[in-house]
Formats: sequence, structure tokens, C-alpha cells
Amino acid sequence: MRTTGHEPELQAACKAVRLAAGLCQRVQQVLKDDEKTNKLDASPVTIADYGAQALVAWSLQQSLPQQKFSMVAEEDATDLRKEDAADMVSSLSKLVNAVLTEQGADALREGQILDLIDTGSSEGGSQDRHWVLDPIDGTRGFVGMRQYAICLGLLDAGKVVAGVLGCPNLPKAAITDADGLAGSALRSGKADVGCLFAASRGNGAFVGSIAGDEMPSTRINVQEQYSKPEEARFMESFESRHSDFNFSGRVAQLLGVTKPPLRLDSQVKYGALARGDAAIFMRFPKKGYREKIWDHCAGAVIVEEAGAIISDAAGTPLDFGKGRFLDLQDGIIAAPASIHPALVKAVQEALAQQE
Ligand SMILES: Nc1ncnc2c1ncn2[C@@H]1O[C@H](COP(=O)(O)O)[C@@H](OP(=O)(O)O)[C@H]1O
Ligand SMILES: [Mg+2]
Ligand SMILES: [Mg+2]
Ligand SMILES: [Mg+2]
Repeated sequence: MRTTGHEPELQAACKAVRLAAGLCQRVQQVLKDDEKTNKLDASPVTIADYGAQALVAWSLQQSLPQQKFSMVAEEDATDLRKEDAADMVSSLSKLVNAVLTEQGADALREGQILDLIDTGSSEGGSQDRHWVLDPIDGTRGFVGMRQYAICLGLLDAGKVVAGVLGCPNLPKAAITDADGLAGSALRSGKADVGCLFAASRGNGAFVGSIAGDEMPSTRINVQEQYSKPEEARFMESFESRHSDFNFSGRVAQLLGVTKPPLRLDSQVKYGALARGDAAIFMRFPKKGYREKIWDHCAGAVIVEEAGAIISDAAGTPLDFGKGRFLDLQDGIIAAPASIHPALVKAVQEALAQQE
């Protein structure tokens, strides 16, 4: 990987994401029902989400002690500070400390772990630097033994300047039609899995193994050619409650795409797009749903550095500098620069047909 203006941050981010991924992998092996809870919005959260967030906060501060630390992250410790959460906090503490002591680091007290989780309460915005973390994106995929990702981006003055995606269950080889929907390669347990994607602004996107400690060094690019739409594939959520599959189907039809969609949980989709497994990404949540910056920040810089354009359904670039939410119109789409204009046009046509 070339030396970049954000090399120390990218290295620190890879290290932090790998540490968190190690914790997630431990938990996925032994996930028990009583370690899943539901947040107010009925989305699940596990001790792995909390543990991964604590470890990333800890690791970034260890790696970059000179830098002011600000983080916008999905989870907070409010529920863990309630009396009935004592057992969960105790499991969380054991888990986090098992990973830390394995690294030769000192164990942390429960209160310190909760405080680390709460460092993710920054509002972000268009000034200064902020880390943006989704400790487990695709928690439903994580619980269901499918795909999930640890997603860490860096905002500088409202722009994403670096991003890392840890994808412990993503096959290292491109997902092919033969793998079927939802990356079922994972379920077989046979595929060689575990990818780490990294990109910094202006320096390209790279992939490597999530194991070990080398920086990702294989340069990746999106599928540039779109001469035959019938050969193109699109990706969308595994969860139908997260995106309108009927609508994406109509857009695909307008584009002349005939292959069935590849449905994967989490920002793994952005990594897969960046390395050319599929050509198009579409996400159309229900009206009124507000997207959060941590669900797209790291993935956005990775797909852009691999040659894609990511935007809302109107073709407007995503603005990560407005706080914890993204203000956007009608969903998120991404595709190689050569395809993106046709994609915007098809989405607009499909929207017009709906009216
Ligand atoms: N009703 C909804 N519509 C759209 N997205 C939703 C949603 N409910 C939850 N999500 C978001 O969808 C993310 C997963 O994306 P995907 O659908 O690509 O797997 C979740 O991230 P977490 O799993 O980090 O909570 C969550 O933020
Ligand atoms: Mg969540
Ligand atoms: Mg998420
Ligand atoms: Mg999450």
C-alpha cells in the first residue's frame, strides 16, 4: 500500500477492526439467546456489538495517543448501566478482557468498559475529525450466522477520508452465481473466509486477509464494463424489512438486469462491490426511515476509491457531515462510474411509475 496522508490512521483502524473481529468470531461460535437483547427500535444488539465497540475505542486511543479522540458510534452503554444488566456486563467484561489479555494488555474494570462504549456519543458534523463506527453492522446476519462487518470510517471536516471494513465471514474468492443467495458459502463452513478492506481518499482501495497483521495490499476495482446488462448482478440487503425488494426488482428490470439479486447482510456488500463481485448496490428503506452515518461511512470511501459512485436515489452525493444521520432522498445506490447515470435514470423512472 502506498504511503498516504492518512497512513497512521488507516493502520490504527485496521488494528482496531481486527481486534474487534477477533471478539466477534469468538462470540459467534457460542452465541446464546440470553445474550441477545432488543433496543427500542426492535433491532437486536449482542454483547459482541458492545464488546467490539469498547475494543475499537480502546485500540484507537492506544495507537494514536497524541490525537484528540472523537467517535460517532452506534451503541451506547445506557442499557448496560441498568440494574438488571449486571449479568450481561459481567459476560461482556470477561469477553473483552479475554481479548485484551491475549494481546498482553491489562484487563479493564467493568466501569472502564462501559465508559469506552460511551466514547461513541459524538455528534460528528462538518468540523474536526471524528471516527465513525458500526461495531457490528448486520447484527441480524451475525446472529443468523450469515454476513456481518465491523465498519470504521474517519471523517475530516465532514468528508470521509479513510475507511476499513472487517468482514470475518466473507469468502476470499469472489462470490459467484454458484454460491447462491446470501453468501451461503459461509453456511457450508468450507469456504476460505475473512476479508479486510481498507481505503484512504485518493489512494485507492485494497483488500487483504482479516487474519494476521499485514495491511491490505491487493488493489481492488469495481467492474468497469457494463456492455451486457443481462450479465450484471445487483446486491441488496438480506433482510426484506430493510429495503423494498419489489422496487429494486423494477429498477433492475428497467436496466435490463435479469440475474437474481445477491442478498447479503451489512456493508459486506460495499466490499463485494468494490472488488467486482457484483456491479450494482441498491437500498430502498421504508418511507420515514433515517439512515445513520455508521451504516455507510466506511463502505462509501472503499467503493469510491475502487471506482464506484455512491449517492442517494436522486444521484446526490451522501453528506456525512450533518451529524449522526444522513439526510437523503429515497434510498442509496452505488455502481461503477460507467453505470451510475443509467442507474439513477432507472430509479427515477421506477419512482415516476409509482406515482
Ligand atoms: N427498517 C429498516 N430499514 C432500513 N435499514 C434498517 C432498518 N432497521 C435497521 N436498519 C439498518 O440496517 C442495517 C443493516 O444493513 P443491511 O440491511 O444492509 O444488512 C442495520 O445495521 P445494524 O445491524 O448495525 O444495526 C440497521 O442500522
Ligand atoms: Mg444495530
Ligand atoms: Mg449497521
Ligand atoms: Mg451495528
